[in-house]
Amino acid sequence: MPVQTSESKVTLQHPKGATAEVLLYGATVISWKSPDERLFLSSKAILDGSKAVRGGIPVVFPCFGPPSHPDHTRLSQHGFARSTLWSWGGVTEDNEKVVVVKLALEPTEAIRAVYDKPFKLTYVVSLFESDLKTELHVENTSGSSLQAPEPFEFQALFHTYIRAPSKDALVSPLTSLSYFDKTEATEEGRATAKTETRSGVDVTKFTDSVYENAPGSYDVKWPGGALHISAKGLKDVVVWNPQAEGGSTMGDMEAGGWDHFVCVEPGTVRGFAKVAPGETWVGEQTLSAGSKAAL
Ligand SMILES: O=P(O)(O)OC[C@H]1O[C@@H](O)[C@H](O)[C@@H](O)[C@@H]1O
Repeated sequence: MPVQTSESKVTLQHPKGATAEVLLYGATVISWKSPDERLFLSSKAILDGSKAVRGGIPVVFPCFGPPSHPDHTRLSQHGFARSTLWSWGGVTEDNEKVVVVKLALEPTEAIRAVYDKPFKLTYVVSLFESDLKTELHVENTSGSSLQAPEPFEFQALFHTYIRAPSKDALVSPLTSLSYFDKTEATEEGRATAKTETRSGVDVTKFTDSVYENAPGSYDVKWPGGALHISAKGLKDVVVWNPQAEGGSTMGDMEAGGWDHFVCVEPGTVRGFAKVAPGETWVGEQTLSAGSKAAL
């Protein structure tokens, strides 16, 4: 069976051996094997739907970090998409090349209590022999039925925890890009753009950097391993690793977990994306473990 579903999880199996697991909670991809595990999932991650998952690929929508948009004031950090149960949308493709599944999220009562924008989210996960593609579709459903047409603004990001030794991993190419360093101690420091001068960005110290207008094609390399990430519709990228400084304060992070991942997070998070009534915005990332991930 290429796709198996349970009450809480969807498991995809590619005919050539790759697998992926997606929780309905948060539409969180928690495992991708091609052929080895490529994502980091904390052994202390909570998977019962009571807290956003520490690892895999949490989906950040409609705000990144603490809310900064007037429409988002009642939301918590990174929004509700990663901490809401999505519904199963079925298998849309299943052949020698790819296995594709779909999940959906429409406003629930709990969401409406904190966010009143008329949206429908669709999450499409495609498992290829050595690639994993995730697509987020944000539809503005206003203008249909009883809701008056109105555009809305949002942020979106794939919070991808790539399994890699953080003491050796380098992310590139980010040279010459402007970035905002969220580890700076002051508000002014965090709001002042820096320019990246490194040809490979390491995460050997606490790192929380938001790169703007990034190229949408990234390599993560370490001795003996590599992964390629390509992004479409997502103009920014965040590089994050809390190291012991931040990681040891997180209840759901295993001890030393920060040694085993680097988060490279394509998103639209500096400013906002806008979607007009009846229109759909799409952001996608493809993780490649095959030939694109040249060592
Ligand atoms: O602990 P959370 O809510 O999953 O967030 C983890 C990190 O996510 C990153 O994307 C942010 O840039 C960091 O500032 C944040 O600490």
